[in-house]
Order: sequence, then C-alpha cells, then structure tokens
Amino acid sequence: MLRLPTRTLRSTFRSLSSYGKVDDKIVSLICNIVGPDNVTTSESARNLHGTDESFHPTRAPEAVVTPLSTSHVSEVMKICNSHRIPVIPFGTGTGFEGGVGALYGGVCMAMHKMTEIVEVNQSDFDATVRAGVTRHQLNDWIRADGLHFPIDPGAGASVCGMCSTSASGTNAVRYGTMRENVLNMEVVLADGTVIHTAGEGRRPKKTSCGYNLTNLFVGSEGTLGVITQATVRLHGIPEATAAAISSFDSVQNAVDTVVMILQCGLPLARIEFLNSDMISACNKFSNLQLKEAPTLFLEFIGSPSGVEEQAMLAEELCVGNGGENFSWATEHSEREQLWKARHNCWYAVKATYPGKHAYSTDVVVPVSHLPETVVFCHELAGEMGVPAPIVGHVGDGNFHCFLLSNQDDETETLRIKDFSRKLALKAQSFGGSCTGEHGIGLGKRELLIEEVGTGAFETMKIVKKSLDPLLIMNPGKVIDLDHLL
Ligand SMILES: Cc1cc2c(cc1C)N(C[C@H](O)[C@H](O)[C@H](O)COP(=O)(O)OP(=O)(O)OC[C@H]1O[C@@H](n3cnc4c(N)ncnc43)[C@H](O)[C@@H]1O)c1[nH]c(=O)[nH]c(=O)c1N2
Ligand SMILES: CC(C)CC(=O)C(=O)O
Ligand SMILES: [Mn+2]
Repeated sequence: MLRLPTRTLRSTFRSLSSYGKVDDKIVSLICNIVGPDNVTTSESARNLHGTDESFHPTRAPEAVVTPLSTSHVSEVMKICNSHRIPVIPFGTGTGFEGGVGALYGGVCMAMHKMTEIVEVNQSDFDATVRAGVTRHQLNDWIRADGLHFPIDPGAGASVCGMCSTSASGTNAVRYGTMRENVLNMEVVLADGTVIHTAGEGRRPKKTSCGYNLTNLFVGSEGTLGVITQATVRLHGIPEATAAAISSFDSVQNAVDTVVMILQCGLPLARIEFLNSDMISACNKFSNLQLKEAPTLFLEFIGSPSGVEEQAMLAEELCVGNGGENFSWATEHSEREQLWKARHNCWYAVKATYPGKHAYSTDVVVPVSHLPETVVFCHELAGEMGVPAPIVGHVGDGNFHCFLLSNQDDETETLRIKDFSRKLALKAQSFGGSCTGEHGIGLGKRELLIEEVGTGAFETMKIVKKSLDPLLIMNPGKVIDLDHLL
C-alpha cells in the first residue's frame, strides 16, 4: 500500500483543487467498468446523493456510480485512488450527520444495486448480505424462518450503512448495537484491495483472533473503505410480546423509574422516554390520544408467563414513582401502532413545526446520570425559550432532543449549535459520549477530539492515514482534513 510522508501530503493538498476532477475521461474509465447505465452526472441524481436527513446543506458529488459487484467497487476505487478522486459511499441517505455530502467533490458510490441476500444460516442465527440490502428487506426475508434482525434505526436504512454509522435503535437495550451484531464484513480499501475483516467465510460467535478489524470498520462512516458485504447476527422471534405505556408528572420521575427498572435487572426489550412536547407531536401525527406528559413506552418479551411477570413488576415500579394510566398493548396491531408512532417521532416533529429546520442531539451517558442529564437538557431548552421535544432510548442512557430553528436565521442556528455543544459537554463530563448512534459526520468533529483525548485522536489519525494515504475516502468526515495534513 502506498504511503506518503506528511510533508508530501501537505504539499499535495495545499489547496482543495488538489483533488482530481471527475471529468469526461474519468467518467468514461468508470463506464468501462460498471457500464453506462451505472454512472450518472445528472443534476438530480447528484443532488439526491449529496443529501441525508441532517440539517447540513446538500453537497452534490460530481458523479454517482452504482456498482453491481465487489469487483466493480474495487476497480472503481483503483481509478479514483490513482487520480486522487474522493469517494463517498452512500447507503440509503437516512443518516443524521451529513455523512454523504461531497465536501470536496468526487464520486458517490451508491450501493443500492448490490441487493443479494447471500446466505441465511437459520440454525446458526446469522445472515450475510450485500451492501444494498436494507434492514426491512432482510427482515422480510427471514421472518418465515422465525428469525429477526432487531437493530432498528427508525428508517429503512441499509445494513452496511448501519455498520458504517454503528447504528442502533429501540431494541439496543436487549440486543445491543451494530457493534455487537456484526460478525464479519467485506471491505474494499482506498487502493481497491478487498479484505474480510474476520477472514473470508468466517462467522464465529466469538473470536480472539488478532486485532478486531470488524469493530474498526463499524462506525468508520465511509472514511476507511467501502463495506460491500456484512455478516450479521439474527435472533429468534420471541414467543410472547407485550407493550405498555405509563405517564408521569415530571421528567425526573419518569427517568428515575427507568434507572430503577434497570437496577432490578428486568430483562426489558425496549424502554423509551418521550417528553410532553414529543407526545403532543405524536398524538397529532400518529393519531394517538395519549396524555401530554412525560411518558415511558416499554416492551417485554419471552414466554407468556415470563412476560406477565416482568410486566407486573414494571407496573409496580412505575406506579411507585407516580406513574399513571399504566396501560397494556398485547395485540399485535396495537403494538405496531405504538412503535410506528415512536419510529415516526422525527416526522411528527417536522410536521408539527412546518417551515422549521430540525436538528437532533444524540448524547449518551452512564445510566445513573440519565435523570440529571435529561433534566439538564429540559431546563436548557426552557432557558432558550424554544420547544424541545425529547425522545430517547433511555435503557441505554441515550436520548435525542430535537431543536427547531428558522433556516435563514443565523442567530438561531448558532444558538442550536451552542445548545448541542453544551449538552454534549455535560454528557462527556458524566463519562458519556456526544453520540450514541448517529456518528460524528461533520458536526461533531471537535467534540470527538475532546471526548477521546489527544493520544486516542492521534492514533485514529494514524489508522486513517495508513489505510487511506491519499485521503480519498469520504474526506472531511469524522476527522477534519486540516488535522490530517
Ligand atoms: C426517521 C429516522 C429515524 C432514525 C434514523 C433515521 C431516520 C430518517 N437513524 C439514522 C440512520 O438511519 C442511520 O444512521 C443509518 O445507519 C444510516 O444508514 P444509511 O444506509 O441510510 O446510510 P447513509 O447513506 O445515510 O450513510 C451514512 C454514512 O455511512 C456511510 N456509508 C453508507 N453506506 C456505506 C457502505 N456500504 N460502506 C461504507 N460506508 C457507508 C456514508 O458515507 C455516510 O458517512 C437512526 N440511527 C440510529 O442509529 N438509531 C435510530 O434510532 C435512528 N432513527
Ligand atoms: C433522532 C431521531 C430523528 C432519529 C432517532 O435516532 C430516533 O428516533 O431514535
Ligand atoms: Mn435514536
């Protein structure tokens, strides 16, 4: 692999124009590999692929390439590396941190045409999928076998996109995040080399075999290579499931209840907190009639008797903390409605405040500090005098506060940045993180340095520069280019 000394790198990147351009010659070279139907420079495709769900503005790539195979990806990478052209992988564009924006131009590697479910090992509880397969497609495929892939960011994200952001969702309290559920990945590196992070065809449930490359690429946000295939854990669909809702007279009481439930060792499947602004938005958007108060959504799974036992204990703890309206949803349709409303929180907030620009924080803290952190967030929003719907995967100590602003009002945008920085610093002061699941992307690059400290940050830079010496993989994300030159 090519390595350049720092001085050479600096002079190479003296100006942004040091990256190669995707001109007609490059387009034609890429066409020769993937075929003309799989490369476009149309404005609409470029804009679409330079946008995600974040508030970061669209940064369109110069061309969008849709490879059909790993060898396509590898050959395109070789061309881009030799002409020093940025490559930005794209899953389904549901990310929240501006990860797909082409800051320095280049090629978007859009993975949606690699749609094969390579294998499902029913009795081993694992599956291997190509990069374009979404979590919904995988679940539709394996449901009849009594299996599911439980990691559930609300959107229909691609499984490999989820690997790349280290995604999780409402089920993480029971099943963990992508970090605990990825067994192996095929990755194409910047120079076109194809590797399997745990060795080709390997899918052991545990391993002590060398450095954990799988976990290096999980959460790498497209900055170290293109993930072309992932082998993930599957889980059995539980025999019985019940959901419950309870509302509280204060944020403190609701979140204290979460800590108590966890301390009792109740094996919850899900426990989500929604504040009254969020319940109000959900009532309108998802046609619910819930009391507009701090509320917990809970779910229990297991055998029918086990579920009943867990639920009764949870009810006792909720009521003991002033929880009211404790109600059950055992019917599949009722539960579906509840969790659909929860997954639609983002759209509910956007619909409630039309014309406003929304941003979501993503802090996570050790659970004993959760009540203090949520209350801090609530009060900070109060001081700012802005509506701040909060929703969170509180079983993991992770929650989101949605901040709303007028897009054209620079003062409001700055206030939001200030709010989210203060909240992140508070979480870090409790031993937590600025991001539990959305990633660093563009907006949290400085917070990353504060969080991990100089030694770990320098080590991350060494990893980045060793795997991608010409800095073509999703440049400007996670680590600012200024820190790498
Ligand atoms: C309504 C709603 C609700 C939620 C969420 C989104 C939305 C719209 N999300 C966020 C989002 O779904 C999550 O970040 C996904 O992992 C993004 O997957 P995409 O396939 O859309 O990646 P997307 O295309 O957005 O890319 C995200 C990043 O990964 C990189 N990337 C994508 N595919 C790659 C590949 N094959 N190889 C290498 N890099 C690749 C990109 O370059 C980019 O940096 C979320 N998340 C979460 O963790 N928990 C949650 O609860 C939710 N909830
Ligand atoms: C913050 C949201 C917009 C997405 C998310 O992560 C969630 O709904 O849990
Ligand atoms: Mn979330």
